[in-house]
Amino acid sequence: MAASTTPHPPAALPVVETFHSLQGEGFHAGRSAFFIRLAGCTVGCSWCDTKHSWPERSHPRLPLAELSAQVGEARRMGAGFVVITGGEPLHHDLAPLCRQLAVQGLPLHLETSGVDPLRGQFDWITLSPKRHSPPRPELLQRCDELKVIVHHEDDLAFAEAMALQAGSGGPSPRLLLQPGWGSRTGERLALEYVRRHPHWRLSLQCHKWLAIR
Ligand SMILES: C[S@@+](CC[C@H](N)C(=O)[O-])C[C@H]1O[C@@H](n2cnc3c(N)ncnc32)[C@H](O)[C@@H]1O
Ligand SMILES: Nc1nc2[nH]cc(C(=O)O)c2c(=O)[nH]1
Ligand code: SF4
Ligand SMILES: [Mg+2]
Repeated sequence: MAASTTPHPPAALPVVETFHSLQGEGFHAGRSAFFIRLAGCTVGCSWCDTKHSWPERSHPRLPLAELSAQVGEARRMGAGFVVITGGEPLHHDLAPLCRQLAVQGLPLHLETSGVDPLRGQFDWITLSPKRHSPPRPELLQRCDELKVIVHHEDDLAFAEAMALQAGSGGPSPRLLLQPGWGSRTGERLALEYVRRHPHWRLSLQCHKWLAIR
């Protein structure tokens, strides 16, 4: 008897949105980038600006080949790199996505809270650790950029603790403080801290100031 020929379903991931804009935050702010926002997050930050991305099942699953084609088109339109964000992208195994996107030849950047194991090959990792759900040591070791969100004085102590762990046993990441959007206290604390501690840099979400995606 012939072996079963049931085809595998195409590899796919749940996607909230894709768009070509400027990287709005962090070390690469101001550069042309193509964004893939994956659905699903269980980290539950009270101040999250992307809560609509949390329920994975509310968003369609897109084949990886379709995402790769979109990246190819974005490259032709001038995107300099791809940002995989979410939701929490590392809730998913990103290795197949990274393999599929690699053929397009754009650097792959990741935005993550670091609560899951790292699966996938990235050129730049932005780790935004959360006080209530700290990151895995492997992400602290591997990240290129540590971007801590500031609402409260305690976030500054947390930022220094994370920087200390991130810097141990390898190259130190770039250190950024990003005020919580709309938090006057966060703005004041981050600004004043950076002014007094020159190894930290301020990250403003400039896409929000410009009211673009
Ligand atoms: C929406 S998250 C998605 C990626 C991943 N879940 C994470 O938290 O890093 C993208 C970035 O936005 C930051 N962020 C989310 N809500 C914010 C807010 N209200 N103000 C400032 N930054 C915020 C996160 O800390 C993270 O650096
Ligand atoms: N322009 C723009 N830059 C970004 N950098 C990180 C973003 C994110 O939501 O992860 C983001 C975003 O949503 N828009
Ligand atoms: S980890 Fe990221 S996506 Fe998830 S709730 Fe926190 S900021 Fe939002
Ligand atoms: Mg955002």
